[in-house]
Amino acid sequence: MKRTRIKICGLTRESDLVAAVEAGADAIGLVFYPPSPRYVSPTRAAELTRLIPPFVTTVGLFVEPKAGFVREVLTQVPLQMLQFHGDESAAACEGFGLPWLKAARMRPGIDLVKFAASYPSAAGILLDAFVEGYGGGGETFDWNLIPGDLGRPMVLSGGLSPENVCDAVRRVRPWAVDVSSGVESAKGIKDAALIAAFVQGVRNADG
Ligand SMILES: O=C(O)c1ccccc1N[C@@H]1O[C@H](COP(=O)(O)O)[C@@H](O)[C@H]1O
Repeated sequence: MKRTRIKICGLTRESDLVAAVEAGADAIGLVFYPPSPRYVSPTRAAELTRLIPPFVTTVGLFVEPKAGFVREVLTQVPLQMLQFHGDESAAACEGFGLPWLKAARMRPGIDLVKFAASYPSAAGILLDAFVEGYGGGGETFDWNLIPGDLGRPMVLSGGLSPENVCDAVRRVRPWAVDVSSGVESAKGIKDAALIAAFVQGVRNADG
């Protein structure tokens, strides 16, 4: 039985972090994109990461950052993985000494195999709906756009929620799922019961 990995993204409060870890999240996402309502400063992120236990991966999300900003964050926050969610080139994502995920903004016509091939050193490809503001929009995309095999671990995101995640995992069989809006009561404010229900939905699909 495969265990689909779960990332809960956009945490801003200690209580939400504890809820995600207790529910069984494999990874926690911290958003370093200032326009996002889920943005956390490096200082705040460093405080939050003190609550993350061993074997739970801390992922830093960036959108077309200046390299200097990523480096500044890394001096303060013990990130273990980076997630690039804009239109960054592969070269812009490399060189920070950490594995990274590249987000593909899914819309009709995208050649995902070609997209993945243009990021050969990405540890995985994350699929999200094409939304204004780059991500965290709570919108799903047409899962039929996903080809059978990307030759890389694939992370499914975009509008996942406790209601649809079981169906999504059964249909797409991703390596991992990533959620933000679907486990929130307001932007940047997570709901412990929704997080627990989301994790349960994934486990139900895993069988
Ligand atoms: O969470 C954000 O605010 C965010 C901002 C900019 C880029 C990406 C962002 N979040 C990521 O978006 C996807 C989908 O989120 P949702 O579940 O549909 O709300 C997810 O990978 C988040 O990590």
